[in-house]
Amino acid sequence: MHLETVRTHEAKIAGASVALPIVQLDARKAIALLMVIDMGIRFGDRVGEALAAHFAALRPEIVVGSATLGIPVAIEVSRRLGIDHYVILQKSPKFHLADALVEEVRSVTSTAPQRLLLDRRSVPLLQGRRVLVVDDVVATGSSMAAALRLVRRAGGCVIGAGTILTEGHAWRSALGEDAALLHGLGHIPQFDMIEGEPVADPATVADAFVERRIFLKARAPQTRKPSAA
Ligand SMILES: O=P(O)(O)OC[C@H]1O[C@H](OP(=O)(O)OP(=O)(O)O)[C@H](O)[C@@H]1O
Repeated sequence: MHLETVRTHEAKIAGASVALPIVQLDARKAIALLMVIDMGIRFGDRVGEALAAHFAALRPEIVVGSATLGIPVAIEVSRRLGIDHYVILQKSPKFHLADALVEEVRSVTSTAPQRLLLDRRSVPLLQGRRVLVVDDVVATGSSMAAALRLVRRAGGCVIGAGTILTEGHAWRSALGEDAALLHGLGHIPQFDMIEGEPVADPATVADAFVERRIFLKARAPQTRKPSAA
């Protein structure tokens, strides 16, 4: 009998090790997959606690999460911050969302552009409020950037953005100055398929890529000019 072993990537999330299955996206790419809805109650407790603890000093008044997998994150973080209401940005166009505020998004897992929708009835919850935006993963940064645009269009003041995982570094340029608002509890690299095997792209392994490069450059020994003989 042939037993196929699932390849996994060991990620550190809020200080604990989590084995994530590596799933092939296409002939060239694979991802380490975090399905937050399959991780159980204690995992939700841990990430909710860690994100709330990180942002509490910034006194968020409302938490915003993006459907689908950002929903449990928004609920857990709101619970830990002691905030009763939260706002979910939706992806499925529903009858009652016909006049919603809309932003286009193309996330790492989607092949076609999607729409992120903010129900106009939630606008008063955001207007003039200190808003924390959360999601499960930030990869290309497209979803988080669209969420931030929606919150600001609704008159909210974004005080922070939290995620369980950052994936690669593309999100830094997608978010621009807002990248400084983002706090991730863990980081995963991007994977290339090489000869049928997923291989972590070395440029995306460290979670502090930019800072690390500057650090290494500063420490690099100066090249000496060849001395005249
Ligand atoms: O940084 P990005 O490239 O935008 O990727 C991150 C987004 O991708 C996933 O959502 P997805 O679109 O798969 O929808 P889902 O939550 O409904 O699974 C995830 O939940 C984030 O919202």
